[in-house]
Amino acid sequence: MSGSLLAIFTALLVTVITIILVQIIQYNHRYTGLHLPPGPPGWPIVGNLFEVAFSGKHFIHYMRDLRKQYGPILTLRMGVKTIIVISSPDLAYEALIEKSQQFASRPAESYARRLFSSNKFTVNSSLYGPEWRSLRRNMVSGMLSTVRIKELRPTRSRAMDRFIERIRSEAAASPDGNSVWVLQNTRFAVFCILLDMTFGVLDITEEHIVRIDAVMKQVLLSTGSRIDDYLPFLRPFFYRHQAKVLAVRKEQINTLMPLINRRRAILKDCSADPNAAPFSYLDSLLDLRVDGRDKPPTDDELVSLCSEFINGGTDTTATAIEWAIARIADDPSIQSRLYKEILTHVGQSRPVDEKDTENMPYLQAFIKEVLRKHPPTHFSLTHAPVQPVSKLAGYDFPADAGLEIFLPAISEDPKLWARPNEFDPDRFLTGGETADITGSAGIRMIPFGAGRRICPGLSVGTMHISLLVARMVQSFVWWNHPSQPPLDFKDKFEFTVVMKTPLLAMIKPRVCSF
Ligand code: HEM
Repeated sequence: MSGSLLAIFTALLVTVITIILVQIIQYNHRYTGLHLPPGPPGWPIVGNLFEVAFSGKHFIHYMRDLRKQYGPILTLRMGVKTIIVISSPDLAYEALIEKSQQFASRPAESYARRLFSSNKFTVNSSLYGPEWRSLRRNMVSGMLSTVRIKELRPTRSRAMDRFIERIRSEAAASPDGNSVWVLQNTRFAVFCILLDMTFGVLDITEEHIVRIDAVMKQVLLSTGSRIDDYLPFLRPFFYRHQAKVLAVRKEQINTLMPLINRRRAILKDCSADPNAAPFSYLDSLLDLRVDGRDKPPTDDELVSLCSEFINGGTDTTATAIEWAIARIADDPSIQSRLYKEILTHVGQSRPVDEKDTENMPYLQAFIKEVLRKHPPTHFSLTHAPVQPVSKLAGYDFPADAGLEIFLPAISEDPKLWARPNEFDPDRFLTGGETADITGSAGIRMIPFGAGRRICPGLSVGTMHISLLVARMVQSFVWWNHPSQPPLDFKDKFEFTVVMKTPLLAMIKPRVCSF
C-alpha cells in the first residue's frame, strides 16, 4: 500500500518537474535557440523571468545593465507575459505623446488586482474607453480640479498643524530627545489628508486612522506581482495566498463601508444646507453615471474607487518627502537657502500656506530636482495597446504585450542633463535647464507619467510635497542622526522606491510665534 502511494507521489513529482523544465526551456530560448512562438520580426528579446529571478540583482540594476547592453527598447519574456520596456525620452515621447491614444490601455490583470479593482472599475486599471473616460473625468473635476483643491485648504492646514505637533512630540519622546522617523510620519500626514478628501471630515480618531492605514497597506501588498502571475500552472500551489487575498478584501470592505455609510448619513442630514459638509470624493461617486451603465457604482465598487484615491497618493507623495528631507539634512546649504526663502516670503509669525509655496522659486527648483533624482516609482503603470496592430520604434507591437516605461533612465540621461548624477536644484535656476514635468512639450523627466494616462494627482501631489517640506523646514532645523552618517542614498523597492535605510533624522524646533 505504502509502495503504491510512493509510486503515485513519485509520478506526480516527475510530472511537476517536467512541466517546470519545459517552461524554463521554453522561456530561456535565448540560450537554447529552441523554436518559440513567432514574435514580431527583428524584435530584440533579451531577458526572461528566470534571469530576473536568479540574477541576484535588484530589478532596477538588472534593468540598467540590460539597457547598457541592448539599448533603450527591449523585451522581457516573463513566463506567459511579454513586457516591452522603453527607457529613452524619444521612445517615451513616441509612445505616450505622439501615439498616446494607441498605448492608452491597461493589460489583463492578476486575480488579486481584478478583485481589488472590482473587475477593473477604477481609473488606473480600466481599459481605455468610455468607462475609463467617465471615471477619470469624475476624479479630476470632482476632486482634483483647482477649485476643489482650494476648497480643501482649511482641511490641509489642520492636517499640517497636527503633523508638525506629531513630529515635535515624537522627537521629545525619543531616547535622545531629538530624533524622528521621517517616512512613517509623512506617510501618516498624507494619508490623513487623503482620507479627509475621500470621505469628508469624519473626525476619526488617530487610533482608528492607524487601523485603516494598516488595512490599506495590506491591500497594496496583496496586489504585488507573484510568480504564478507569470507561470499560471503554478497557481494551485498558491491556493493559500488566494484565500488570504479574499480575507484582505473582506477586511477592506468591512473597514471602509462604515465610513461610506457615515458620509451618506451626514449628506442626508445636510441635504437642506449643502455647505454644512465640505465636498468629498465619495460624494462625486455616489450617484455617478458612468458611460455605458445605467446604475451608480455598487458598494463594492465604491470601496475600490475610494481606496484607489487614497493609495494612489499616499506612498508616492510620502516617499518624495523622505528623499527631500534626506537631501535637506545632508546638505546645510540647501536647508539654509530654503529657510531664507521662507523667512523672506512668510517669516515666522504665521505658518507657510500652499499659496506661498508657489512664489518660492528655490523650493520649486528643489522639489523638481527631488522628483528628477528620486522618482517615487521607477516604472509608470503598465500600458497596453488599444488596437491589435500598433507600431513602436518601427516594430510591430505584440497585441498582448505590456509596455513599461523605465523612468530613471530618462531623468538621468547624460544626453539631456548636465552632471545627471549630481543633486543640484540650481540646474533649474542659474543652470538654465528646464523640464515640463507633464512631458507634453518634450520628455526630460516624467515622474507622473505622460499623455492620456498621466497621473491625475500631479498638481495635488506636488502641492502636498511643497507644503509639507516648507512647513517642516519652517518649524525645525534638520540634521543627520549620528547613527546614519554619511547618509546612504541607495534605494529599495517597496511599492514605491524608498530609501534603503529608512531616514532617522535629528530635529530642533525653530522659534515661531504661531
Ligand atoms: C508624488 C506623487 C505622485 C506620483 C509620483 C505619482 C505617479 C504616478 C504615475 C507614474 C502614474 C502612472 C502614469 C501612467 O500610467 O503613465 C500615476 C497614475 C495615477 N495616479 Fe499618481 N502619482 C502621485 C500622486 C497621486 C495622487 C495624489 C493621486 C490621487 C489622489 C494619484 C492618482 C493616480 C491615478 C488614479 C492614476 C491612474 C491614471 C490613469 O490610469 O488614467 N496619484 N501616478
